Amino acid sequence: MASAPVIDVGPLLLDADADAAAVESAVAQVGAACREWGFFQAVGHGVPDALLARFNAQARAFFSAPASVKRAVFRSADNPRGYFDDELTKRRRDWKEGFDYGGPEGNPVDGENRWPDPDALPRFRETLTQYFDAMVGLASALTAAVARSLGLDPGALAGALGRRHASLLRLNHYPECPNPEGNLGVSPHKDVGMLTLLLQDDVGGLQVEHGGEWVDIPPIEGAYVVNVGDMMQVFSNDAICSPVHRVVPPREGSRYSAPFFYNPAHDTVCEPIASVADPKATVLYRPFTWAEFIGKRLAGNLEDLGEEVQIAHYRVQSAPGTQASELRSQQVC
Ligand SMILES: O=C(O)CCC(=O)C(=O)O
Ligand SMILES: [Fe+2]
Repeated sequence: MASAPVIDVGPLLLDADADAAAVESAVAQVGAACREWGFFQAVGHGVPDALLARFNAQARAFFSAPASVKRAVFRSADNPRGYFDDELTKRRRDWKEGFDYGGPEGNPVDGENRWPDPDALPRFRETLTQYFDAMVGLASALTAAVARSLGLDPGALAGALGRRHASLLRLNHYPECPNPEGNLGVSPHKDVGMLTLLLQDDVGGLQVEHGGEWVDIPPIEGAYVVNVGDMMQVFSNDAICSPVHRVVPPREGSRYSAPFFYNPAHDTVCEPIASVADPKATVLYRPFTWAEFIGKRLAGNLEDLGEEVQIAHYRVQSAPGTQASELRSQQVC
């Protein structure tokens, strides 16, 4: 069965010394993968092996730490960063535990970093902070490539995100699950941000909905799984769709993964970039701020508040002078 493409993103890196043809080819591959799958696997990404090894070791050390160390950084409604084992995805409890952190500046919407006791995990904070910075660099390079594939300036999408982007990094641990048919590590969902860069181990379980079927995103050593999120769909006016994906938990042993969610700044106004929309096409979303959207979404992660906010709620139902049939014909997602 076909699977999401594997792309050498080396020519796209900010410090790459690649010739124009190699850059064009990588941009074209990224664009095609985003349109056809919403997913690809990035090799040649330049994240140093030593940093990856240190990061993976710290993630495992955290989850194997005594429960008291993890509980001391348990997330709360007023500060959603930290440890959790009670995540709801689409109103269903996930078979996993996790730890969320973001950039150094906290904020009232998605909280402040909580770091575990340094006596228990002395290198945790430093290593995770370095890793976060590496992800920001890679995500911005890949976002520039997506922008170019849409015919935009390389900085157009990153510029739309704002300088104080509210990105988030999550450590996931999926424990062995005796009954994977009856449970999901993460229920079917779409990521909400711009781009997700996921590091997964060699166990597998991530699947994308493609052509009406669940297709595995198989582990590839040294590769990042990259997928687009809802904000890419909004900014691109449905030129790129946010893919549905899920995680089947492991039947034997544990699985570890770490998604980096590249998100807009809180005051970013999320709306289609005018020049992406064909001048004759209808702009398909009305503007909203990231703070408004993510604030509502985070509330639903902790308790079941009913139907979650979706970008569909911001879809233009009928623009002045637009026939409903015309609007429908322009929506592809
Ligand atoms: O662990 C994975 O493979 C993916 C997790 C995921 O989709 C998410 O956290 O949004
Ligand atoms: Fe996801």
